[in-house]
Amino acid sequence: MECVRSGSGVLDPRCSPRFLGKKGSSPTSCGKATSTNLAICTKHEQNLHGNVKPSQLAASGSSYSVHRSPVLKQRQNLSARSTSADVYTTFDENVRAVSSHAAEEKVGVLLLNLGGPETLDDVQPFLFNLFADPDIIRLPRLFRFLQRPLAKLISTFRAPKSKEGYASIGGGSPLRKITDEQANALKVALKKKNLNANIYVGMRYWYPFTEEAIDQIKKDKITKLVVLPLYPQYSISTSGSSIRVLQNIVKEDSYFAGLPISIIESWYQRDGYVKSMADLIEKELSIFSNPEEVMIFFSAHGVPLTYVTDAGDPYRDQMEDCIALIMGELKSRGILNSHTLAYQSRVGPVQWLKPYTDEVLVELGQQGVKSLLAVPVSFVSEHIETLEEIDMEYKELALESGIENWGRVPALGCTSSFISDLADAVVEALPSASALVTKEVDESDSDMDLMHYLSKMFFGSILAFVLLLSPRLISAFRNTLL
Ligand SMILES: C=CC1=C(C)c2cc3[nH]c(cc4nc(cc5[nH]c(cc1n2)c(C)c5CCC(=O)O)C(CCC(=O)O)=C4C)c(C)c3C=C
Ligand SMILES: [Fe+2]
Repeated sequence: MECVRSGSGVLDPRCSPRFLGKKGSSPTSCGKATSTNLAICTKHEQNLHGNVKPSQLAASGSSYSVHRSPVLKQRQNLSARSTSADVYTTFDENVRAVSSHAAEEKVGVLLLNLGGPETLDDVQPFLFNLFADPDIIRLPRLFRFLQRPLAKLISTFRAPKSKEGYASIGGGSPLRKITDEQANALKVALKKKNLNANIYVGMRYWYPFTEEAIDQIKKDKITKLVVLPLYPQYSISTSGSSIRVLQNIVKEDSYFAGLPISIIESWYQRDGYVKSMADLIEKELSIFSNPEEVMIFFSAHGVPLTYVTDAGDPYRDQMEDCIALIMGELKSRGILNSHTLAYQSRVGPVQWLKPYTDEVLVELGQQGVKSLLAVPVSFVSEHIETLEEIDMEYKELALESGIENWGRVPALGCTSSFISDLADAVVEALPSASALVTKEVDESDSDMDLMHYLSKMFFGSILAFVLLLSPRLISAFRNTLL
């Protein structure tokens, strides 16, 4: 029997750690992932007030880029896990890479995703983890010490609103379940393509955390790893953040430093993805009584504008490119509907990518658009922002604004053409797997850079000043002397 074990989605009860008589990572277990730098603990201790103390999940390491500081990730998790399976990432112990690869090769595929609260009690600690990420709230280096207190503050203030949202979709995020299903489907699709691989799920802000998946990859002695973020387009705030976690670990751990890794940073441009999206759109359009009159309304998750304008996030460009590809595919099928792109889910007072979904919906209603098909395009699973924000809030707003016929394209989920294309992407990425080369620039190096820069500025200005004035000084000197 081959088992695919995962956090919440054990396919066959016989595969559960308990049934197998294996010791899982219990809620009080603490596995050391590396000798020095990564410790994964899932320990929950009751404090005097009956609350559960935050779990300690600390990963330290120097940053690979001058613009990033080392992050001591201390995740807040106030909810106790009840089963040992909960802390497992999706993996398969007994699979060995075969096909064209060397017999002893063990291929791993690490799926990176955001993660979501599974219960309402998880919401605040999940939000804390999210806002404590320096790729989500980007503070200047000097103010980084405020990251965690700020995360605590924002998560506490936002939790009631978020909880309402999660309550309205059944009390938690479906993300873990869907990601596990995608992992299982990918495993099957890879097998069909003659590649046996262990599939791991690593979430950025909730179980199973990326660090846990990485711990398991090491235990399984994987010899080649393909990293596949489940975001079609790259953003600093999503794939970038997860890859940073990975990179921080890689350069501190000799096993990972030597492990051939291939990272698929974005894949929205792949034919399989574009065609699968077009299939879904075509199918939903056909449900309308007058399909050709329907406006295709792409709604992408936003990011703060400065990510694109100041930090060079390619997200907006990739999103626009992605929409053009999907529309091109539809055109080639004779589907010539009008379309628009807007950005949803903004948080906080700063400017986000525009136009905003809610504002565009109102404008379209005012302009007399009567039929609209919403297409969530930045994510491949159903989640709170499709199930609550689009299906409830935006639908209501659209209908109030004069739009009469509303439809929504489902997320790709386990659509077979899509999963098969992801499997192709993995197979294609394997040959380019190589040890990740990271530039060793740690905090002290960066501080040195800053000191270096300041001293250069200081002495440079003095020198410039002296040089600028020197002819005059000399002549003034001369004049006084003469
Ligand atoms: C490509 C997708 C996403 C981008 C880009 C992104 C950026 C981003 N998100 C926040 C803040 C929040 N995101 C939240 C949930 C959430 N975000 C994404 C995807 C992207 N985020 C998903 C799929 C989810 C849902 C997960 C789920 O549980 O179903 C939340 C929590 C929900 C809420 O309170 O609204 C917040 C907060 C920021 C600040 C940001 C860019 C900087
Ligand atoms: Fe988000």
